[in-house]
Order: sequence, then C-alpha cells, then structure tokens
Amino acid sequence: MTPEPFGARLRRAMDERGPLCVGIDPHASLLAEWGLNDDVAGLERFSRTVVEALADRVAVLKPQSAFFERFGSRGVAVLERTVAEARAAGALVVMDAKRGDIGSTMAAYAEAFLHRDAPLFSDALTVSPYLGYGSLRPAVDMARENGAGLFVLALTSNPEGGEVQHAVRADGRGVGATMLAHLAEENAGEAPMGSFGAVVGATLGDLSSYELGIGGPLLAPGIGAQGATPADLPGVFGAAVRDVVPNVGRAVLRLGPDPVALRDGATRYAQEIAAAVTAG
Ligand SMILES: O=c1ccn([C@@H]2O[C@H](COP(=O)(O)O)[C@@H](O)[C@H]2O)c(=O)[nH]1
Repeated sequence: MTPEPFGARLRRAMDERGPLCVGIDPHASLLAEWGLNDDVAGLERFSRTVVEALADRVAVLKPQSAFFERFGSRGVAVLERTVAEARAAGALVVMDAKRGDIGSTMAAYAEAFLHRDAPLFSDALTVSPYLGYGSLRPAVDMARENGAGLFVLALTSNPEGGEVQHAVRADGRGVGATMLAHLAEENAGEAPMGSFGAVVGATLGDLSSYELGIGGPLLAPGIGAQGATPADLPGVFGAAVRDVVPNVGRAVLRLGPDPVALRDGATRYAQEIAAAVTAG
C-alpha cells in the first residue's frame, strides 16, 4: 500500500495541533542548565524529557542531529530512540541533519533517513541544495516512495546565508528564489499540501519579493533565541503564513527540565502563533 504522503499528514497535524515545531537541541549549555552531565546519559534524559512532555501535543518535533552526533555511535543510538519515541507518541519528526552531496551519495543519505525500514527513518529531513537542486533527486524519489518529506534550505535564518542565497544568477533570478521555484514544481498538483518544503527563516523581515506559495510547508526557524517573534510571522510570510511551521528551540528548552514548564512554554508559543496567523 502506498503510504500517506508527508504533506497530507503534516497538514492534518497542523490543523489538529497547531503548526508549532519544537526543536530538540541538546546544547551542552542546556544540559548544564538542566543539571545534567554533558554525556550520553544526560543527552538521553534531556531528549526523553522533551519527548515525554511534548510529543503528544505539538505537531512536529525537530531533533538537531549535530547535538547527538557529537557523542558518536552512542549519541546516534539516542537519536534513533528519540525519533521512534516521538513518532510513537504522535508527533511528526523532522530530522534536522542538513544533508547534501552528489546524487550517488545523496541516495545513501536518503536510505538512512527516508526509507521506512531505516533505524533513523523520520517523517522529513532537512537537506542542502547547494550542490545543485538536481543532486537532491534521490532524496525526493525516496521521500515520495516512503510517504516522507524534505525541507530544502532556501532562505536560512542566519545573517551569513544571504551571500549565497541572495546571489543573483545569470538569468536574473536569485539562488534562494530558484530553490523555491524548484519546490513549487515538485509540489504541483498535490493536495492538501505537498511534501517538499522550504526552510525560510522567521528572522528575515519582509519577503514579499519572493514567491513563497510553493504548495508545500515552510519551516521557519529563528523564533526565540535568534530574535524573531510569533508576531513577526505575517509580516515575513504574507499570504503564505498558513503554510508556515514555526520552529522554536532554545526559548522553550530553557524552561526545562520541569515538564509542566516545557508544556506551558510550548502552549504560550502555540497560542501566540495562532493569534498571529489568524490576524495575518
Ligand atoms: O535556517 C536555519 C535552518 C535551521 N536552523 C536550525 O533550527 C534550530 C533553531 O534553534 P533555536 O534554538 O530556536 O535558535 C537549530 O537546530 C538550527 O540548527 C536554523 O536556526 N536556521
């Protein structure tokens, strides 16, 4: 049986739970703030606490692979368990691993994260298109076959991103805008929403010169620790705001380890986001 596409599953989760995505970013500084050791046991306690507090209520959890990889194979084993437990509790999992390589290697990354039988199978994966959008084709195909999705870095939240993403090609089109156009083609004809999203930072100010209506989701990091607020969303995303999955990491995680405080923090962000999206 063909698995239900990620875009349809995400749209339903956004409708039922609201669009908030909470990051699982076990920074060493956060482990210390939570009174945990900066070791594999601390990593596991941190991640499990976030999952137990939030996976039954937020639409999406986004583990940041880097913070698990720094502990080697035992950290990756924690990441596997984190993904499985989050999905079992009802959250969609976006693996933030930002993979990107030549197509033949990309196929192996796709098997690692997007094949249903893979230990790290996730509902969606962040990928970098800066070896050329076409190099992502094996991941696009694998995602389609397995009911998974991708979030392609288009306009990232960090100030350094512009030197690449705002660069203008010979045909006059910007590089970031080109990625958005590729995604719109990928999602054409998909309802209620395509499975191929873009990463577009909530920090970027007015993006009305970009065609953000790609027929797929827009993962928007930058809220909280990077300075953007839920109230900024309509001004940044305009009419596309209803397709935005706003990500909050440290600003929620800092409220732990008390699960009630984590839940209250996520609820506050979810309410502010809902108010902003309705107003927009
Ligand atoms: O453009 C991007 C792409 C990804 N990220 C990632 O999102 C989170 C943000 O965490 P905060 O603590 O809310 O700042 C983190 O995992 C980044 O690697 C991004 O910030 N910007």
